[in-house]
Amino acid sequence: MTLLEVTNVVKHYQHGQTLLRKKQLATVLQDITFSLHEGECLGLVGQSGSGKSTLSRIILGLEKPTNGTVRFDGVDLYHANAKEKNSIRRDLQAVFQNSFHSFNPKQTIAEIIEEPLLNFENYSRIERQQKVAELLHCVELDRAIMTKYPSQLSGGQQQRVNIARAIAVNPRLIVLDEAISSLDMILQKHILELLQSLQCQLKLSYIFISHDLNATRFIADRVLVMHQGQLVEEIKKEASFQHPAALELYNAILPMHPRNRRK
Ligand SMILES: Nc1ncnc2c1ncn2[C@@H]1O[C@H](COP(=O)(O)OP(=O)(O)OP(=O)(O)O)[C@@H](O)[C@H]1O
Repeated sequence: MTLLEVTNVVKHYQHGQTLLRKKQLATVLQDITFSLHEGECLGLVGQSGSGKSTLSRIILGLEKPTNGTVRFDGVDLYHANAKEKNSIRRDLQAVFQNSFHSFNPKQTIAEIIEEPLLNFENYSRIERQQKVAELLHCVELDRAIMTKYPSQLSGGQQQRVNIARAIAVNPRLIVLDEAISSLDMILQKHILELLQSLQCQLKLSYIFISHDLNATRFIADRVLVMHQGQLVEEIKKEASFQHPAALELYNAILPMHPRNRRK
């Protein structure tokens, strides 16, 4: 079943208007069309500035496209009524790169994770505490961190808290925008494995946005390549890339052994 349908999305930004010069239009996304099936992990890769984050904001309903439509479960995101918007807000969650900045530093970890529960569920205080403990267990964190503040956690722990908050209300789709980019290689692998196992357990769909081709191919069923605001290639898990922009990303991966890097 198709969960997300992005059709002919275009995004222009205006810039450079001065007293003497008319405003200029910069086209950041050109005619983007793709769909995502329920339960699928779709990778979106591209060099810096190719338009990945702009597309992610449009998919999340945070920024209106200049043209085109985004449908979530058949509902047009930008023409939804209040009831539909509320349901989409619950079903569509996001995890961004810098977890620390997405937290209120004055809230404890328990308060951060229970926020969506307060917004969308009718739980008692005890039920919320139980659910927070359950969510921490899901993301392999000790319940003792409930009373801590974000600044007292490592980057990897913060990103697990972010994931716990994102899955709290049983969403259907999580947009992971550079969600592992700020972590070291070992933590990246742990978080990717955690995301894979949560995807299976909770029947989640993901859009995994990254400039890291290796990590994206590890987790995604299908990878879309963006270049200068356009989708230039789509490949299945084991297939090889053809487009020069994709090959450039591929060739930028450093070989594991330093001797091979010199070749
Ligand atoms: N609000 C804005 N106003 C004007 N231009 C913008 C705005 N947001 C993004 N852009 C431009 O759109 C282009 C794409 O930016 P975007 O952040 O979507 O790329 P990206 O692929 O996510 O890059 P990165 O991997 O570096 O985050 C860039 O040229 C950027 O300068």
